[in-house]
Amino acid sequence: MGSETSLKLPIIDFSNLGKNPGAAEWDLVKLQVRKALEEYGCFEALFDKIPAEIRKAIFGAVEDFFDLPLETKRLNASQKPFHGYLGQYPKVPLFESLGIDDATIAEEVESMTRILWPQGNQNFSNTIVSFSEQVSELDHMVRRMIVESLGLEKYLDEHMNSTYHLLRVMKYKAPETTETKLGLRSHTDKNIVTILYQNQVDGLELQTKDGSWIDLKPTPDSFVVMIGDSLYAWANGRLHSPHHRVMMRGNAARYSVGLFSVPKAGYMIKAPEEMIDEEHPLLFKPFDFVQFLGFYYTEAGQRAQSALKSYCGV
Ligand SMILES: O=C(O)CCC(=O)C(=O)O
Ligand SMILES: [Fe+2]
Repeated sequence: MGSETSLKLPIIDFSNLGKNPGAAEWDLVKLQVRKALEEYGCFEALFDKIPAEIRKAIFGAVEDFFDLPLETKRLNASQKPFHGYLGQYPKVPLFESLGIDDATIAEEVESMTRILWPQGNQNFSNTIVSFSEQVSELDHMVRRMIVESLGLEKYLDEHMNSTYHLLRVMKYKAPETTETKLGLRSHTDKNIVTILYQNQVDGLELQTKDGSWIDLKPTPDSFVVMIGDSLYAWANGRLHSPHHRVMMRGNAARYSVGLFSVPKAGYMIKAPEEMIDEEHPLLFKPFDFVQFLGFYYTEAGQRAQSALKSYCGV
């Protein structure tokens, strides 16, 4: 369905923004964020707070990991779906990834690093933690703007405290043919907010509400910000949770890094009463993210057009 178009995502500049909610500049950016998330569920963010050394170092660290032998990478396999090491699946052979839970917490990242490098790899863990900390600031700013623009300020602390940060690093092998090959199949993210950063090999595509696909071409200074189903449910459908996929071409491997704000296990996601009215009847019953993810990875969950709707749609 749909065809490639030359549509472009909105680009929103966070560079000159102090952490100062209420300033005129803040309110302007907030309006742009709201509009982009209603229309596309996604935008490109310019954010120069992250030093160039860290932006460069992150791909060095990512390559160090993927260059490890497969048996070593597999030491980090996890029971939790979409955490730990995964990849080399028959259906998407180009893709592999490592999920790092609590990526902003140095002790957590260091203990995971020791599984991979028993002698330690301070460069890897420091880079992961610094990058995650800096990008989590952007995550917090965006979420604060969303909360304010929905008029849900009284839930701000609860909203922020109900999540943790997962960093996932991804590698997509080059297809090395003239054909375009699937890197990652079309899906919506299940979490709250996702922030993606890539090396300069494109491939991420975003589906618009009318079914067209936009090729994303972020620069070394920009991050792709998109919302997931949990935020879509919390806003009771006011923001769009977009389908996206990765299509690979050419001879260069693509590396990307995603910071995901993820609801904590046991926290019930529930649209606040302010989000529900005659025009916006409740879309989803309250749900626990981890239980929902469990359903998503069942056969029925994988088959569903919207796993969230099948799981807890009203
Ligand atoms: O590699 C990318 O840019 C996208 C990855 C993605 O969609 C995901 O991990 O959910
Ligand atoms: Fe995704």
